[in-house]
Amino acid sequence: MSQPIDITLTRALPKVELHAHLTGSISRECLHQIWLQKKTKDPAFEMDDPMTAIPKAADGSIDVFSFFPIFDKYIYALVSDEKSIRFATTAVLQDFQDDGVRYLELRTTPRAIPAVGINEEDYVAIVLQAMSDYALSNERLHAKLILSIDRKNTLGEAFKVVHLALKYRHLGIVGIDLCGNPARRPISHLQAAFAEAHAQGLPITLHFAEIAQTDSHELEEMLSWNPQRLGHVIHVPEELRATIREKKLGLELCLSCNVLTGLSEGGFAAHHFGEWWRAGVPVALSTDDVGIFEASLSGEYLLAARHFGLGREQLLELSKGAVDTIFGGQEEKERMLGLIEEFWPRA
Ligand SMILES: CNc1ncnc2c1ncn2[C@@H]1O[C@H](COP(=O)(O)O)[C@@H](O)[C@H]1O
Repeated sequence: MSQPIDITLTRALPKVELHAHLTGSISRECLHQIWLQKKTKDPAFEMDDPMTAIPKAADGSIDVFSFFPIFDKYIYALVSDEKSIRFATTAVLQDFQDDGVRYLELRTTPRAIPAVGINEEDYVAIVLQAMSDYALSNERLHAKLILSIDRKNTLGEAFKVVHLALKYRHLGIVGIDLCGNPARRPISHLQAAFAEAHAQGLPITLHFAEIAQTDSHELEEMLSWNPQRLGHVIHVPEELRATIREKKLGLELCLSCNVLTGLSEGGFAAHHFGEWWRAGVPVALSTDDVGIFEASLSGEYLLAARHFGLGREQLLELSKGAVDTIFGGQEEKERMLGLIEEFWPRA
């Protein structure tokens, strides 16, 4: 008898996670522990407990306007020194591993914390060190890093991100991302940094069409930056859908994030996953910010199965299609395909 498609099965399925923001992936429990450590050390420490300070996505209390300030006004102020960045990074890796993720491309925006003498390069080095320490005793999860450029960055800041990615490529940096509040425009000034990444052979992924736009100029421009993958891909005009299909760009689709924030309308059954999946474009189901949305990757696979009628064969196809879009190279692809086949040999 075939195994039912339930959370036990989607958790056990070896998965790749390709769109996970480090800071947004820190669980409330982990943030709470950091908060407790700081509060115990300094009773005058004034921040509110993250358990109450961070709104719950499941209550419908997070939308695209209230989402970004959660980082700028709260989490960055709490995870604000080497110890807490290391602690949080390790906990995030552990959470993904526990959820059955076997290959992870975590992404993060290099940030300076002048109050404790941390610059952008120090930040990247701290995250990479935590990842490398974790790998020493956890062979099941292979984790790589993507560095994000925020829409609000200047061109100089964006170049710094690209140069850091190139400098630390040998330690597992596999690509460059464009993230940040999609309402922030324009982004043309960042083009030269992405051109440099492309010229140096650094794969590019872009947050794409998260919100509806009056014209498609920005989206056309982004497609000209030679991305290999696109994230979210919600409000795409028909003529650009054809380009995405033709180029077979890998799509990082985040069901819970989009539905819970109202970025996409009509609930799970109306999510654009269905359309892209039917079009045969490679899709990597992803969590985006599992700490905030509290929706695990195994849960996303289950949602896709339930709302789009995916059976065993389709889940197998979906998992393998995602593997095809990773930035980490052929060896990692073969390892993942081997794990998936081992888990679910073709009948
Ligand atoms: C709706 N989803 C999203 N769209 C766009 N950008 C997002 C995002 N979710 C997270 N970020 C970006 O990732 C940063 C936090 O992680 P890191 O500090 O980089 O690890 C946020 O500040 C935001 O710029």
